[in-house]
Amino acid sequence: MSGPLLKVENLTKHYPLGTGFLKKTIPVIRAVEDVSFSVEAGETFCIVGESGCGKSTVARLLMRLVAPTAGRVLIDGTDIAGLRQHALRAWRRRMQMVFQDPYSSLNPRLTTGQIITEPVENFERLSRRQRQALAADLLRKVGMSPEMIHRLPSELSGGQRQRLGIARALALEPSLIIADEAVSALDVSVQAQILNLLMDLQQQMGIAFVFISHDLRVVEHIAHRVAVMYLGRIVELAPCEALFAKPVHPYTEALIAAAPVPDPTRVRLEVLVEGEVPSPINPPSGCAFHPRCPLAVERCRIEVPPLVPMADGRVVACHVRAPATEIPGSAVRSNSSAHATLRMIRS
Ligand SMILES: Nc1ncnc2c1ncn2[C@@H]1O[C@H](COP(=O)(O)OP(=O)(O)OP(=O)(O)O)[C@@H](O)[C@H]1O
Repeated sequence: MSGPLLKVENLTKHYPLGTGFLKKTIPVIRAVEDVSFSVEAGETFCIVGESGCGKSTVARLLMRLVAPTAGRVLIDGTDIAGLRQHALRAWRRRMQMVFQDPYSSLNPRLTTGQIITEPVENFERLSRRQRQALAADLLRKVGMSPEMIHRLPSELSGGQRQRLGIARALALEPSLIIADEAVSALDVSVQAQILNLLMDLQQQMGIAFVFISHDLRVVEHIAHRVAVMYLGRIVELAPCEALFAKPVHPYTEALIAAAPVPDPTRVRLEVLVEGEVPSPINPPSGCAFHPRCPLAVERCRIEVPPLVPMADGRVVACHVRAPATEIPGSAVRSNSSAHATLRMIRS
């Protein structure tokens, strides 16, 4: 198979505010704006950003739980919007989701065995023996005892419930798992166990992950590539090591510099970068980060910066750090003085 497993092209989602009765224009929430990326088979692609930047909306668009305002999602080169019933069902087998809260996403009245085999039984009839064998096998795969097959979700710990959610996602042998804040609700030590489990499963089964998280330490641990989102747009997309070693976008730099050192006291990103995220209903003109950016120049207030490819394989949307064209007559700061400015602002 050539080409990426998943390709996202110019994906956009605007949520209308109200019905707009007797009004000419309806205000919209610009949740996702012109997002493009691709994911290779067996890759872990992470999306990171502050609360409200559009990460979960991207996940919902990928799963086709909401329809895009514009843009396309292609699996193995096929646009999922054009799929008819039968093909859509086949595609659904290939892409599964693991949710943040394993408790609310599991039916409390079903046993672990029933929860795990339910997705398969939507596609084919299983005998009692097949059902038990499948459930036991999947429980083992996620490090749980097959004896738990008759337990209810309420009889499991948070970590076990998340393992159960993963077992359920694995049941259809997907090529891609979308994990939306899949470890955020867990204790740090349980988080590490679940992340290691996901990486082991990836190695064994070649599964690709789109992993959505606000937690940079988690992302640094598991990602092959990382997309940083700000107010609905990707502002930097880079190989994981390069991103953490040398962030280019001022927003990425601020997030990484402010990320907490390993510590059980988890700190949310939104308190770490100066100022509030502006409203997605009426976002700032030009680069949406400019009101919080110490490096902003006049052009940032006027033009939306395009994603510009850099020599090391990353793309960055910043008029100052990655100008698409020279800024005429402007005093573009060197990287080192720009870094110094960010540090001063944070201290
Ligand atoms: N169904 C909806 N209707 C209207 N607005 C929505 C809807 N879903 C999301 N939004 C808005 O879209 C924006 C992006 O939300 P989204 O949940 O995708 O962000 P997020 O980065 O996942 O945030 P968090 O980390 O807090 O979950 C937010 O302003 C949110 O209020």
